[in-house]
Amino acid sequence: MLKVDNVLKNYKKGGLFSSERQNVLKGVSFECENGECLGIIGESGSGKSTLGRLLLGIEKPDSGMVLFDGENVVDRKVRLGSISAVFQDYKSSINPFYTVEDAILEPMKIQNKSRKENKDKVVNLLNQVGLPASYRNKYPHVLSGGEVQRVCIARAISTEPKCIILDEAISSLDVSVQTQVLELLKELKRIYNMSYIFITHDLQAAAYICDRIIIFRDGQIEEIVGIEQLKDVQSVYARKLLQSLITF
Ligand SMILES: Nc1ncnc2c1ncn2[C@@H]1O[C@H](COP(=O)(O)OP(=O)(O)OP(=O)(O)O)[C@@H](O)[C@H]1O
Repeated sequence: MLKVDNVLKNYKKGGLFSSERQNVLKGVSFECENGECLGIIGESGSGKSTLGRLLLGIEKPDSGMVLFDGENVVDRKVRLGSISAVFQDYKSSINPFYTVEDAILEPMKIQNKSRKENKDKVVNLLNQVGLPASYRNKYPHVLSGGEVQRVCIARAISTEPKCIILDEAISSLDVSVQTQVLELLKELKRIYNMSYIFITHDLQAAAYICDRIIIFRDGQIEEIVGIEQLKDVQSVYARKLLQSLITF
């Protein structure tokens, strides 16, 4: 279980010699159960990606804690192999000099398995994300956006993590490909019983895949709502935000 406990984060604002700080996260607390998909929706600049980086442990909160199964994710040992990520910018997520196989193998190196075992697993993973085994020798620049994102997903699940942070993971894809990738994510979640933190601007996608949604506003949680109660959100801001995101 992922537990976020009163997390605060600020960044320096302005130029090199400025002492002004911007409070980006202002006391965020929530829990994500094992196997749950928790969406985070909020306006641009509200701090969603910053929160995502803190959940991944690649940045530290100024105060508060992110705990994974009771242990602080700031400790590399806690997060390695257990929490992974898929980002929007799939093109720069993969080293252009790596083949698909190298990219997927990279996070698996921390596990004490033989190279043969890992290579066999790459074929299985490609199969699971709907790509042929022959793709393992290809370089990312010859793949379509949807295919690269599938490789990123294969890499993210390669260590069989308990939790994946998906930060606008489908936003750069064509709408038809988005649907396929959402289906894939749903299926993989079922197979591996992982939890997802699904950061997005896409309300339809969130409604499709998430169990609960956090409405995020200016570095704080405005409301947490179960997907069945989405149309009954309490706060005026949450209602307006959701209305603005409905695109059909
Ligand atoms: N490393 C950083 N240094 C300084 N300021 C930062 C840094 N990272 C984020 N910020 C600032 O924090 C605020 C929140 O940014 P963040 O990217 O977390 O928002 P977001 O909700 O994910 O936005 P978007 O939906 O547009 O991606 C922004 O004002 C941004 O400029």
